[in-house]
Amino acid sequence: MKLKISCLQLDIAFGDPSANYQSSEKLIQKASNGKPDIIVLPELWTTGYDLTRLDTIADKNAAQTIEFLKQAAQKYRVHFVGGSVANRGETGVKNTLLIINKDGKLVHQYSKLHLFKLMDEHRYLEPGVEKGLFELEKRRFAGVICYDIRFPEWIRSHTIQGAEALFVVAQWPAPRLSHWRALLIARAIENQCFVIACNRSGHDPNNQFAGHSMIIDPWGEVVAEAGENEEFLTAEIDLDHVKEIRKLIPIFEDRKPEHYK
Ligand SMILES: NC(=O)CCC(=O)C(=O)O
Repeated sequence: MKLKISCLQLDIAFGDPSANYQSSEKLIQKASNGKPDIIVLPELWTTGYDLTRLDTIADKNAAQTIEFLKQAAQKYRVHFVGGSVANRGETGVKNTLLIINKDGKLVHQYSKLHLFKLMDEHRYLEPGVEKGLFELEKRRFAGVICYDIRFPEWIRSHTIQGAEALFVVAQWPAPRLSHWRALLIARAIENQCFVIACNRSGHDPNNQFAGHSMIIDPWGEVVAEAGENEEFLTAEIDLDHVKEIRKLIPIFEDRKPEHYK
């Protein structure tokens, strides 16, 4: 099954959700001209890392962002791996990835499990509890958020359960660009899955971000890679390639989990 995917490598306005809804709407419209099947947005794309102001700018139950994505999904007939938002719930704020299908239905929400202390997430956010597995077009995928890619066992727990492509939404800073590229390629090779990684561009008061959104095939080859600036990155993937690679080198059959404790 072939899927055309567009990653929107947004430059995010710091702490300004309405500016971000407006600019992303424009880029979504542009990307939609190429008729992608799935559009991917970056991490915390409505607020950026303006964590000290989450009291006023976090999205209550992610409702406004869900509504925004539902309308865009129906208008452009496209599925959304809708990036993550600062999602205010009963007990605090989570960093939540939203999956909306092209009929405008919320298919899944995943809240970032591993909070990144270097960017103060543990002081302002609470971790999620659910997994990142979801289905679109009757195929199984996984979605994770930025720092999560440093935890190969977390990613593996999704591919063991059938994920054929891993979506990564991120705000990954430029000084660790080499880690970003190496970790994403490694996750693709070791899990024999596609990796579709959407980073942001630009900077905030504390960080310059790397850009370099990437689409990687299950052999670890980079199919498409963005530069540093705002753009959308589009590539077609063939999900059936996953089965071929897993047959050629059958790591899922050869695992010895009883020895991994
Ligand atoms: N937003 C994040 O989780 C950043 C993770 C990161 O920069 C890393 O090096 O890991």
